[in-house]
Amino acid sequence: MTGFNTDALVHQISHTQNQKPKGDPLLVIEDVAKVYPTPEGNHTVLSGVNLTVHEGEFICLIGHSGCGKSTLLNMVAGFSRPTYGNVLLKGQRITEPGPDRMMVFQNYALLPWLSAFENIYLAVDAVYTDRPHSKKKEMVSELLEMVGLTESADKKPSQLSGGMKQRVAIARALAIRPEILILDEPFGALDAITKEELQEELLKIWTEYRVTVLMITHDIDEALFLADRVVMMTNGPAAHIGEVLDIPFQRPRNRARLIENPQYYELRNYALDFLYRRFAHTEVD
Ligand SMILES: Nc1ncnc2c1ncn2[C@@H]1O[C@H](COP(=O)(O)OP(=O)(O)OP(=O)(O)O)[C@@H](O)[C@H]1O
Repeated sequence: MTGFNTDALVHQISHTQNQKPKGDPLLVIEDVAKVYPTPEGNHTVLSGVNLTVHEGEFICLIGHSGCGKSTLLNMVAGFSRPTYGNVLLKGQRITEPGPDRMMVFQNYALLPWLSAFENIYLAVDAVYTDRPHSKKKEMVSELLEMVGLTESADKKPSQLSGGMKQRVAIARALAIRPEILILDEPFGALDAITKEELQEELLKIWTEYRVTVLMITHDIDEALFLADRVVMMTNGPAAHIGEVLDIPFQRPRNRARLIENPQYYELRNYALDFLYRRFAHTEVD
């Protein structure tokens, strides 16, 4: 993008960064680097990544394909460990996956031979081992209702649309009552209308559950609609956090009102400028 004047917005961003954070620090990513050994030598994907996430925050992570967004969130999930630095949850180093962090992927990852109800029941059953069967069934029914799938409880994933499958995946992740919900481009495969519906439902769920959300997206409008802060990553190799945008819009957010707000376009242009001019992707994928 050319000719975009960022001065006014930079002032506004530094101003909004002075706003008080929402809750206590929950997750601290401290000078993290991730290096993969490859046949050609060491490949440094991430280097010097620092971020503190507060309880109840909604964080969206954007950056070009291959910069290391999933690598970073996989370390928060505990699927892999940093080569250098620390990822701390309430001051404790994350070394493995745990029920306090649940991940939802773009491709749903549901068990195809189980119904929507059974997919969620499996998660509830694994965590609430001491609860009676009737109580666990009640919990599953409540989750299905929360994601608007009561009528489809007995359907198998093959009988569900993409949006419905993602609703089941989100309900299953929340069944475990995680402190952090990690979403890796959850709506990337959905059509625009379904995507907007699910974004709104996700915000309702986030408000109701007060769960902390870390979400990867390639969609700047999605990030601006959902997030408290948008974390923008530089390109790899050795990618790091380039800038963090504080999103000042009041909640509950109304999409129609948001897009009438000139500040929305300032932030949108700022993020586009970051991605497509300052950190334009030059690699051919
Ligand atoms: N196990 C691994 N061994 C070697 N390199 C890896 C491994 N896993 C990921 N990478 C490399 O790390 C880099 C970052 O990958 P990652 O999937 O984290 O990026 P991303 O930003 O999430 O991309 P996308 O938006 O396309 O999902 C890529 O160059 C990828 O090839």
